Amino acid sequence: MVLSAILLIEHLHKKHPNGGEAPLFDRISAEVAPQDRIIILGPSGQGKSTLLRVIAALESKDGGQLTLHGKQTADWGPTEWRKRVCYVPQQPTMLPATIKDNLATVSKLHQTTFDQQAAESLMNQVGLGDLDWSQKAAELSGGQKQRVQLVRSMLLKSDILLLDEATSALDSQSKQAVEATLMKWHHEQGKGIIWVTHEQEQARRVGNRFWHLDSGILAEARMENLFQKTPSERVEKGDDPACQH
Ligand SMILES: Nc1ncnc2c1ncn2[C@@H]1O[C@H](COP(=O)(O)OP(=O)(O)OP(=O)(O)O)[C@@H](O)[C@H]1O
Repeated sequence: MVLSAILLIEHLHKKHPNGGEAPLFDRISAEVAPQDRIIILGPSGQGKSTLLRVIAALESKDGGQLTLHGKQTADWGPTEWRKRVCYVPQQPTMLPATIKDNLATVSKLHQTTFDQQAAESLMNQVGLGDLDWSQKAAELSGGQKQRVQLVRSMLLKSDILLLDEATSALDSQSKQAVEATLMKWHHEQGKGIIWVTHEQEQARRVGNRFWHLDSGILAEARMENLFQKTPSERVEKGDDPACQH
């Protein structure tokens, strides 16, 4: 049992969308706490994105249940659930409107006041401090859209943020700025993050728990078992077999 878990995933089952006998995930169970920054790793096509989308109630499940703060998905209702469990897709979706409209839309949707100061601070932190908010969002580059989408999601202050390769369009400087912003947000807000990434270095930098999804099975893994040390790390630690005489 994870201390102070807020999200329970119990026996979650999903048939393979392409048919066949083997399910995409097979009655998987896990718990998520606010202090968690969980990295989901696993081979391509094993259902990592689908798992995030099912957890976000954007896709149906074929069995099992999801419970947030002791209440199941149906008891929250889909709108409230998606506000509290926010999915950030790899391909950013912008409203056909200005950057400001895109940032403020979350508050409109959830009938809360738009926190302009928080939005400005987050935009600065992700390296978009110079953008003119009256500009059309459609005119932004892929990497800028990805960062606006992330800021919009952080403003929602959901209980769990689900990131689906959410920095894939960013250069390494922007990526590290976004990672730092997300880590700060996580520590200040005390909100959990579940993050699908194929980048080992990113996983090492941001994760404190690791899930491996393969052949329908979700397994908790230790970082040292998931990642091979790089040759330079082995040499630094003096445990490179090539150096042992
Ligand atoms: N809308 C869909 N229609 C049919 N099949 C789908 C659909 N979405 C996903 N799939 C299939 O479901 C499986 C899991 O896809 P998913 O995108 O969840 O995997 P993934 O582990 O996130 O992959 P990747 O690491 O390549 O992003 C794949 O075989 C994929 O082809």
